Amino acid sequence: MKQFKRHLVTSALPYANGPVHIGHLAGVYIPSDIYTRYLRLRGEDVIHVCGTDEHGVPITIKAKQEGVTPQDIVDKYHKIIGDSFKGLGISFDIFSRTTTPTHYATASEFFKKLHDAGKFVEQTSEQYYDEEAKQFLADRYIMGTCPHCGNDRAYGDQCEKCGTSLNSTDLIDPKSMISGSKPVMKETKHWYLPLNDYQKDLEKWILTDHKEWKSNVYGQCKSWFDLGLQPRAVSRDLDWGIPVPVEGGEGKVLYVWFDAPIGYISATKDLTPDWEKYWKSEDTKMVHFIGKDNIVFHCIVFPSMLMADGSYILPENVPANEFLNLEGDKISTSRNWAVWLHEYLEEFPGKEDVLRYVLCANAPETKDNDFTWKDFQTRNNSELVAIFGNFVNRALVLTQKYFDNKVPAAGALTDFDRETLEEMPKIKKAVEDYIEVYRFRDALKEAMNLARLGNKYLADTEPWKVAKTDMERVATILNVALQITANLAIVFEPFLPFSTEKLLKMLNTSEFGWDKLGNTDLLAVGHELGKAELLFEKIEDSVIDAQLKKLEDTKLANALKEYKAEPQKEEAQFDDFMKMDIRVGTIKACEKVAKTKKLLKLTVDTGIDTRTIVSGIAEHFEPEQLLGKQACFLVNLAPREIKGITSNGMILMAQDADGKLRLVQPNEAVKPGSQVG
Ligand SMILES: Nc1ncnc2c1ncn2[C@@H]1O[C@H](COP(=O)(O)OP(=O)(O)OP(=O)(O)O)[C@@H](O)[C@H]1O
Ligand SMILES: [Zn+2]
Repeated sequence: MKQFKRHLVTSALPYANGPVHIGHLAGVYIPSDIYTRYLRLRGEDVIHVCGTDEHGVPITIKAKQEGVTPQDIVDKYHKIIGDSFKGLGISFDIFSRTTTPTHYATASEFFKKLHDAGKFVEQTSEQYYDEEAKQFLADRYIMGTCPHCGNDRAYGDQCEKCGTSLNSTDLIDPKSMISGSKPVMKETKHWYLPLNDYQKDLEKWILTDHKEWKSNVYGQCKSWFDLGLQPRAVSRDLDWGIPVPVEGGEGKVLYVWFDAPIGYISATKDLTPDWEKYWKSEDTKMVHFIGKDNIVFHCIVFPSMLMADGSYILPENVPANEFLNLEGDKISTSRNWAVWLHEYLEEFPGKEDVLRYVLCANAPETKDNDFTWKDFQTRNNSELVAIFGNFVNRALVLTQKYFDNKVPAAGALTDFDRETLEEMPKIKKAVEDYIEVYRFRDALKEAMNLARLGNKYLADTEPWKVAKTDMERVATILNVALQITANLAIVFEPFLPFSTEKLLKMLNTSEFGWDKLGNTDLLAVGHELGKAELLFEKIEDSVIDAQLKKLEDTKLANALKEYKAEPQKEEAQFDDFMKMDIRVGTIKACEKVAKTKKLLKLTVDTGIDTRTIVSGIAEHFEPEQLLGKQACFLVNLAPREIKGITSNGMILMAQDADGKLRLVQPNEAVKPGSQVG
């Protein structure tokens, strides 16, 4: 295996048009933070760089919608995103942005160097142009149908449904996002990076030399190669972005996916004057943490740029994750279907690690995964509280009770004691092996196994019972339990930094370092412990219900916003209509049909007779709400047997966009039996 001297970890630059949600965290920032914290604990030379991605069309669209400047938008979200990452303990060494002077200079120079070395192809071509807005339609300014999957909301640069990267001319039935008009073709000049020139080298680098990459990443790259790489435009006709720094570049800017990854380099420059050591030495291990929709940019486009320059290293791995969904639906910023980090931090103070734990335990490492509030509660209550928290609390409280809060001396160890302690180095090795191959879920499971081990040790040795007869044995048991506790403060640090800090305080000690993991003498005999507190707290049903209610409200709001009337039914003849006998009736009695959830039994005065009508509306109305009300009824519908009751007709209802039902009534009371038509 290749030996590295230092590590450069990058996390995908979050796009500054909205706050960060749990999908971003599970996909990118929790894994990258675990990885870097682990390396730091091992004493490795590591830097972790990130920042906000602040160019591109969606930001200009949002600015227009809100009547502010693009700069206002990115300033606002840079702050929200940066603060919330800090709040969750995501430990970047620098959180920069792509509007800094360093970045402008770095990206410009990068472009200019490739340009001057003849690495681009200049090409004049016809591009979509909005005649009403008098503007070329780059990327997300244009929408149409994806030629690959038929999604009719594909953008000019990518179809979010099937993940295919597109050129706007690939779209079927394109439409301008600015004016809604049908765009025309107009000539414009752009610079292209001929990715095809790099295909052979990329193929060798990935397909031959990096067979160990995650199969989702490897597979996506392979299918790109199979399709054959094409030249890709690296400039755009826009006024928000980094100006194209060469002749003929007036009015044009760098394509956002050209400038964004260079943001990793500029962030490193702003972090350390030694930046070249991280970017240009073969003994640096560079790893990009991203979600699956960024694979092509980090495995093909950016590496091609780096190869074209020639002075940079390539990433050693790109452990991209699949996507996290929320309660069964795709997370979406525009539809507000998300758990927002800044809101979570406000609503769950002191519970940063619960979110970190759940998102790691449930990370979409090999396939898309679902976050549910119920699972969040279960993992907190039956894992963090019942296993980890419970064990630590018992060990500390018993020491307080029997040994004046000082670490007691261990006497002779039993076989069971020894077997228990021998598990610790094995767990250390397992956690390391998993982290090295970016399997953070399994690594966390192993860390949790150490807490399980401790919990089981106390359950089996029962020091509270032994205390009645043999205090020397209790001293040994608690010494062992406290050493396990101290080990927990090491193994969980990358995953749960807030809780391990709290735990170290309770143990009245400072950080041990990863190498000490597995040791059985971390706490000296006689060492006085700090104050025992609860490491985790139970989360009640009411808290979860409130979050579910919030999502329910979002769903309703979306349904109302997105409501579209059903298309008209096929043509009917006058006679078809005349066959239906619709009358106004008065509801005389109403009751729930026993043992059913949906059915109401109505007794209706139709003017013709008084009859029974059974209707599936019990989830919408309480019986007393309908009593005495008038409504329209189809009275000549053939009778039907429903749950043993004969129903003679049907009540007419209007269904609102949110699914709620309303009575159809005359605007003033009429005689029962009045005809409707
Ligand atoms: N639901 C998700 N699950 C996993 N990773 C995600 C998810 N959503 C976004 N990511 C990843 O987070 C990183 C930052 O995302 P970015 O800011 O580009 O937002 P995005 O993909 O436009 O998301 P959204 O459309 O929800 O705002 C990217 O690497 C992206 O792949
Ligand atoms: Zn598609």
